[in-house]
Order: sequence, then C-alpha cells, then structure tokens
Amino acid sequence: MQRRPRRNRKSESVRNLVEETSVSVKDLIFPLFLIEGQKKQVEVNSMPGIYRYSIDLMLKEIEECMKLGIMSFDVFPAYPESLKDQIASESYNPETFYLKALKEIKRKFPELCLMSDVAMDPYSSDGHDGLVKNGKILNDETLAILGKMSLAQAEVGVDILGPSDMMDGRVGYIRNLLDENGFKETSIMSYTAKYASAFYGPFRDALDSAPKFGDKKTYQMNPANSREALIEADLDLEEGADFLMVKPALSYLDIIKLLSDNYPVPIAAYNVSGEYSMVKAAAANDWLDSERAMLEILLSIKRSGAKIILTYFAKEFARLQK
Ligand SMILES: NCC(=O)CCC(=O)O
Ligand SMILES: [Mg+2]
Repeated sequence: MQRRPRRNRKSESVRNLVEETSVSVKDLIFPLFLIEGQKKQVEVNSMPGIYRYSIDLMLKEIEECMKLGIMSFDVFPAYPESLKDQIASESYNPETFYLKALKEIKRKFPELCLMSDVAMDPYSSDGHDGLVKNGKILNDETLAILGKMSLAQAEVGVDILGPSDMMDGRVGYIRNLLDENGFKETSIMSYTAKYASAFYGPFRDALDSAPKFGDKKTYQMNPANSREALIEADLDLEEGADFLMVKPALSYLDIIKLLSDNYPVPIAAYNVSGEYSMVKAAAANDWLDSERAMLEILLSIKRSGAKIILTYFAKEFARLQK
C-alpha cells in the first residue's frame, strides 16, 4: 500500500491540521421568539431549551448571548389571535409591541446585527404568507403589504430584512421602496429557496402561526426540485438581494451547494425548528448525543457551502466554545 489515508487521522493534532471546515460563532444567527408584556419567559413545548420572551427578558437573553460571542439575532413575534386580520395590519402599526421591541434592542445594543422576518403569517388571520382571496394566495396585492412592513422595520433600525414569504418579485419591490425612502443601507437576506416542508412544525407552535386552511405549496418550493432554485436565485440576485438563503438546511444540503457553487453572494441556511427538535427528542430518550449531533449538523451545513447559519443551537454552540 503506497497510499494510507489513515495517516492523516492518526492523532488529534494531525486531524486538526487537515480539517477543511470549521464553524465559528461568527457564522451564526440566533432566532428569538418575542411575546407581548413584561417578565414573561415561556418554553416552547416542542423545542426544549427555546423560549418565548417578553422584551425585558429578551434584552437580558441577548446580553448573555453577546457575552458568548453571538452578535446576530433574528426576532420573530408571536401575536394573539385577537390582533390578527386578513391584511396583517398589525405588522406595520408603529405602536405594535414587535416594532417597539426591535427599536429597543437596537437602542440598547447598537453594535449587534438585528434581522427581522418580512411575511404576513404571524399577523394574518388566515395564517398564510400572502393576502387570501377566495382561497387563493394573491401575489402582487401582497407586495404592497410586505412593502409597508419592510419600511416599518427599516424605520426602527433593523439591519437585515428577511422576506420569507416566497411571493414573486418581492425582493425588487422591497429594495426599491427602501431606496426611495432613504434606507439604502438596510440589507435584504432573501429566503430564496424556501421549501414546503414538514420541518417547520415546532416553529408554527412557537408562533401559533399555522395556516388556517390548505398548505403553502402554491408559493413555497416542491422538495422534489433543485433546478428551480437556480431561477429563484437568479431573480433574487437581480432584484438586489444581499444574501441568498436556503431553508430548511439538512434535507437541502444539495441546494446549499448548488447555490454556493453558482452565486458569489454569501449563502445562508436556516437550520429550522424541526431539525432542532428531532435532535432534542432523540437526545431526551438517550438515543443520541445532542452535543455531537449538533456539531456534526452545523459542520455539514458549513461544508455544503453556507457561510451563515440561522440556528436554534446558536447559544448551546457558543457555550461549548467558551
Ligand atoms: N420564516 C421563519 C420560519 O418559518 C422558521 C421556520 C422554522 O424554524 O421551522
Ligand atoms: Mg422568489
């Protein structure tokens, strides 16, 4: 035998030398769930270790995470049914608790990178990402609502807007509106290839945002398709997206690779709630080691070409690195 690949695995120091990929806390965005009120911290049943916070406790949580080196956060609001309507009007009400909280976060921690989601579902009485008429999700009529929501979020100081709705043309629509209103520095991380996935289940529990009828297959992508992601990526890039995101991550590592091989912008991957909960559920049964599974998952997402990972594991990962 002339070639013995095992020689490069013979000790930890050699293994470290030949290691091709690594995950840093700098790569991570930590999604956080916000609820209205004060002194509230409620664990999400289907996501052990993940909580919904009122703003006062969220500020504490952010501070703690920043001490661990996490500098980027994506905040999602959970709205009560009573504040939802068909046109998601609460999403751009300047007095709404979500927008006030975002402003407060940026005021207290101007150095962090704050991301927010642009989509109707948390505010929609239909639980869909677009305006509903006669059981259909309207595309162009939805853009105007997404536009108002985007401006309201840019206004309170959000650094990166994350349109997660999958309506056609929304990146360009939002980009134009931001530029016209003086928000040239507000970035867009487009949910470019967002698949109609079973792995969002726990997230919809966390926000009580499940669709009230039907499913999201007329706007989110079919898990069977990969080449279609190239069309979505072409459009988003042309329309001014600063980052392209693939979601979910684990069943879509090939899509992450496809976009990272073909597009020069940073690629992000959303390691979604169901991917987190699967690990936690198995670990609770002692069926696998949660820490090792987490590290392997994050590494695989990096290895496939994502620079950025949105993950509920962020704090746990950061703690391990300390
Ligand atoms: N727009 C954000 C999400 O839908 C997150 C899904 C998840 O974590 O399951
Ligand atoms: Mg698109």
